[in-house]
Amino acid sequence: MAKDSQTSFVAGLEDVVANTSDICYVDGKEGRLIYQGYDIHDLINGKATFEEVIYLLWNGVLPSAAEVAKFTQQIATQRTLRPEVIRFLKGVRKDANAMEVLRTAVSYAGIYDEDNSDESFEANVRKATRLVAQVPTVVTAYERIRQGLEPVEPDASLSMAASFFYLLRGAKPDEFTENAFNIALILHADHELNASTFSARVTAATLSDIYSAITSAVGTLKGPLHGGANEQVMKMLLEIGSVDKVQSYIDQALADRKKIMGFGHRVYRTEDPRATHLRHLSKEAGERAGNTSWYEMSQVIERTVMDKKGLNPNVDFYSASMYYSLGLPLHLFTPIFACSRVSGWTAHVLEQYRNNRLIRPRAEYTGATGLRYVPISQR
Ligand SMILES: CC(=O)SCCNC(=O)CCNC(=O)[C@H](O)C(C)(C)COP(=O)(O)OP(=O)(O)OC[C@H]1O[C@@H](n2cnc3c(N)ncnc32)[C@H](O)[C@@H]1OP(=O)(O)O
Ligand SMILES: O=C([O-])CC(=O)C(=O)O
Repeated sequence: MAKDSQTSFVAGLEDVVANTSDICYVDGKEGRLIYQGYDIHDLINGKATFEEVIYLLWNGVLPSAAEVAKFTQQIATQRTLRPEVIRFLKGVRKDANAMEVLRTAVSYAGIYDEDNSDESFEANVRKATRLVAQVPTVVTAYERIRQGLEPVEPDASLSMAASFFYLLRGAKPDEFTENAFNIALILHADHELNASTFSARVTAATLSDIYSAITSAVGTLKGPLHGGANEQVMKMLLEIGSVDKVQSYIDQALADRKKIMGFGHRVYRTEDPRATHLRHLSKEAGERAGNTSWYEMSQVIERTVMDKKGLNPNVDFYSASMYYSLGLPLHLFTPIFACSRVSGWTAHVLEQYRNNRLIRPRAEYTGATGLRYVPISQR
């Protein structure tokens, strides 16, 4: 068959440049992560809020004090879910996968969004604001409904980090928890053309609506090779159970050619810069909870996987033990990732709409050629 494609196939699109973007730069060689020109270490050491980072991702500049105050309020006042979405959450089976519920709730919320039929850029910014505001409300409301509790009425005076715990538990978190969670939200906010962001951009590039794009992204984040890895990491820690069992567990898993969740990365060839912060937070959260065993096991796993495979931990490794030490249930780990990444997804979707071209790559055909149809009676 004649080849009409100029380029050759690259498995998993590794290192293929699929679009330009101003939002995020991942330096895989040096292990640096840059949001709109700002190194994440600088944002965290400078004590940025997650709201400030969302503003930065969407607008390309850091907000002034007045701008961030206004933006924070715009998000905070959009947290309440529409009654249709609450009814959906109350009606869905109580043992559903939290990511599947989130995926369907995002899709459902889009149908009822007051700007549903308005595809102007301004309307898309309003929809993006509702998405970043309401994804955490969906996650926490479903968790409470599952437990037989009523969802908590949002409190617009709280930061996004504090609000998550308030909506989940009906009580404000302590200062350490709020700060640690704020950092985790910043660290997970964006990561260039990771699989879920790529999904969102592909959907947006057909000029489909922003809710469809974010629904695609949630479905993509769920997989254990992507955002779903953080839940798998905690399952592994619980299965291993104690530090003395780590070595034999990892040896056996590698002998069985199993992947160790939370290790390896398509782009980083060095330490994932997010893991540096999450490692510290995991230790501190463990100390505060009076149980550092998850952190200690994680340390031994890290050394063993480095020795045996030369692989570094990624963002999903230490976030698992950190969240667990903050008392968060493991089935919420990946939805929590979505609560942060929805900021990056929406930034990319808005960027795609600003300068759109359909995303449609080619496949290298490896199937049969020249076959003749055989009537069914002769097969
Ligand atoms: C937010 C995020 O998405 S971060 C990533 C979260 N995912 C995980 O933590 C899951 C575990 N990690 C992985 O599966 C991979 O490292 C990925 C998916 C992150 C990257 O995948 P790829 O770039 O396609 O690398 P690939 O899977 O081809 O691995 C290359 C080699 O390293 C090995 N390898 C990669 N990651 C791991 C791992 N976690 N454990 C053991 N071996 C691994 C592979 O087995 C392969 O070895 P081989 O060449 O001997 O067959
Ligand atoms: O960039 C990737 O491929 C995966 C990742 O680390 C992320 O999405 O945060």
